[in-house]
Amino acid sequence: MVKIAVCGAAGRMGGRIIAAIKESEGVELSGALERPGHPMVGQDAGYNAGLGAIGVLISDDLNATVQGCDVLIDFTAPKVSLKNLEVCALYKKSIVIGSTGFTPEERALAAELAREIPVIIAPNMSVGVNVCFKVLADVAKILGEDFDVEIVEAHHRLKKDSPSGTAVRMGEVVADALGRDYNKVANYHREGICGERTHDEIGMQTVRGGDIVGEHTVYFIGMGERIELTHRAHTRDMFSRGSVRAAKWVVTAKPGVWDMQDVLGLR
Ligand SMILES: NC(=O)C1=CN([C@@H]2O[C@H](COP(=O)(O)OP(=O)(O)OC[C@H]3O[C@@H](n4cnc5c(N)ncnc54)[C@H](OP(=O)(O)O)[C@@H]3O)[C@@H](O)[C@H]2O)C=CC1
Ligand SMILES: O=C(O)C1=N[C@H](C(=O)O)C[C@H](O)C1
Repeated sequence: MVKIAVCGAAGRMGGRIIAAIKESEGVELSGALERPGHPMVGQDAGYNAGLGAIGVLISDDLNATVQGCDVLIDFTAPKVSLKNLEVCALYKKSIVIGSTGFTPEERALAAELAREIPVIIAPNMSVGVNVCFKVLADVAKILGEDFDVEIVEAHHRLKKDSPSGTAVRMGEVVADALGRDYNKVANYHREGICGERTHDEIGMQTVRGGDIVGEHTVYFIGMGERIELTHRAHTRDMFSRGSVRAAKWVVTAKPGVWDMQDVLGLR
């Protein structure tokens, strides 16, 4: 039985992950974490999952919760995830990180902290998006230089980071396939007389509103035709099931940073 603790247990994803753990075989919920001072600390973790009481109370004790698990699933925010990664490394536990919005410096720090424990960091845990990552590289290579690439993503009004981690990864995949440096060619902003589109740029556009779970479209726009590759998430449940699948995988993995391409055998 793999013992899983969930950080961000009172959040939108935290509740769905707890529900996914309860419906999965071979895993059990060993702990649930929130930040000190959160109003749900001390309450049963099952309530946010819509399960009623399940006998696991939400704690704010990071060290004790990590010590009591085999793997921590963390869907919070980059700075919180880095702290959690540090504590998991201290106690030699695995961690699955779904948080998005990491800076390049934070990603490098995560890789350093992951030298002694297996870590999964993935901006999107769904099978569909991960298949998109794989085919995007092929589509970009086949279409080559004659097609302009633009990426548009849409999420709920409460999302804090922009563009989404998934959109950034899509941009990175396309840029790599075309031999470009994503950090140099990503264009996040067009306003006023901003000039003609440059050949290499990848436009990154963001929509925020209401309860959109998550939508991503990559446009390959040529002269006289275009391809649009779209993924639409209908619920958060495939992210949460993906994170439980990742937790089962990572407890037997070698130290280092892995992602869902590894878990799903897509690499
Ligand atoms: N990889 C993937 O497949 C997916 C990734 N995500 C990403 O997951 C992250 C969370 O998303 P979502 O669930 O919607 O966000 P929420 O804001 O609903 O949940 C985050 C939770 O983490 C809590 N939190 C903040 N600080 C700490 C701390 N120090 N210790 C423990 N808990 C803490 C928050 O508390 P408080 O509200 O008080 O700050 C909140 O309850 C985002 O980065 C999002 O982009 C989302 C969906 C899928
Ligand atoms: O914050 C969200 O909700 C989501 N975030 C992830 C991202 O930033 O890519 C994944 C998913 O689209 C939902």
